[in-house]
Amino acid sequence: MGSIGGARAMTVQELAGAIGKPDVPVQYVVREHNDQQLEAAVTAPIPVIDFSRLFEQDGGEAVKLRSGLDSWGLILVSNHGVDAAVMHGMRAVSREFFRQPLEEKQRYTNLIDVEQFQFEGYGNDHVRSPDQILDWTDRIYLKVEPEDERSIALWPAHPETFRDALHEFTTKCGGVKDGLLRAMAKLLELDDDDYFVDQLGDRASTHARCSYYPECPRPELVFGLKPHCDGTVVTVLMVDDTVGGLQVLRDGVWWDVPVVPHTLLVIIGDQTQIMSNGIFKSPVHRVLTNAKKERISVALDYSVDPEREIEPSAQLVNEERPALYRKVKVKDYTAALYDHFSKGEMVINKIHT
Ligand SMILES: O=C(O)CCC(=O)C(=O)O
Ligand SMILES: [Fe+2]
Repeated sequence: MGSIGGARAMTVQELAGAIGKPDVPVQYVVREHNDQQLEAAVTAPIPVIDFSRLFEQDGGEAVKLRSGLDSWGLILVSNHGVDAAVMHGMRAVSREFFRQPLEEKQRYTNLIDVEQFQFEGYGNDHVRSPDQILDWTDRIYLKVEPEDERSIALWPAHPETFRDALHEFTTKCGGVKDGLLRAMAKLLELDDDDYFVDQLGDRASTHARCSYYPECPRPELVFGLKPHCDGTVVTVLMVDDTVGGLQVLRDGVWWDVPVVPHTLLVIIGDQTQIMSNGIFKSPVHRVLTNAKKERISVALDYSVDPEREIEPSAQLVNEERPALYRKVKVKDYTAALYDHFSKGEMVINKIHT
């Protein structure tokens, strides 16, 4: 919903609802759509990790975790301790938020004075150039942690339970994130199981992203979300419980990520790729659009304190495996990532040693 030079651009939701469903505007059309393998993807056999058994002595779930991360860079997690009611509540308030009239949603706009972009709020990507390809999605993006940095004025007051639902969902998902990061440090045989958790720092940032992908009249021409890697430590994602669309790239082939009820999807982000010296890799993924059904997802982006620097763990660097990445300040990395994303590029390659 960004704009360049003046009038407010329409939201994707407005475009989808336009009478007669015209063709999608040209800014949304992906140019090289021929090689995108938009049909006939096979469902990826992504392992489902039983979180409640992750630390059992037999190590069975940890082995599965390792294999899932090595093969896909993402895993599904069951028995994660986030109650069905909490997940349902979060999905419901996201859905209700987007169902409201535009004027209500605009109260939380991410555009100041129509043009100036801020990351938090309701809207879409920062439009940096007139030839940027836009994604078929509207979203609300909010900083949730550190708690004293919440911009509560941008947290929807309607539906009335939105704020509580988001607070509760984030609090519960934090336990899943910490448990997985500990299991991952164990898999790498780091001296300290809390290595990744400690790297996050006391001022680690967590952002929530509720994305709404309306039906799209031309799904073969448009991405819900263009291919990208997450710039996080990990992303905890609650996908739509009925509508698929998320795909992951492996060896040049796109695979459908399955919808498995009651699970959470955990995606490795670039910050973990850097800290693990490339042992855990952040997967390239994208979202396809759909002509018949709208889709909702809620993502929690877990990131190291933006003021801190990250680099490969000294324990994972040796003569055979020199440091693959140089030290970077997290906020500089994130800024570069957004810049590259708008051009459809990945940033991790730019900090190779
Ligand atoms: O909507 C989805 O399923 C995926 C969203 C995603 O990849 C992201 O927000 O980074
Ligand atoms: Fe993503």
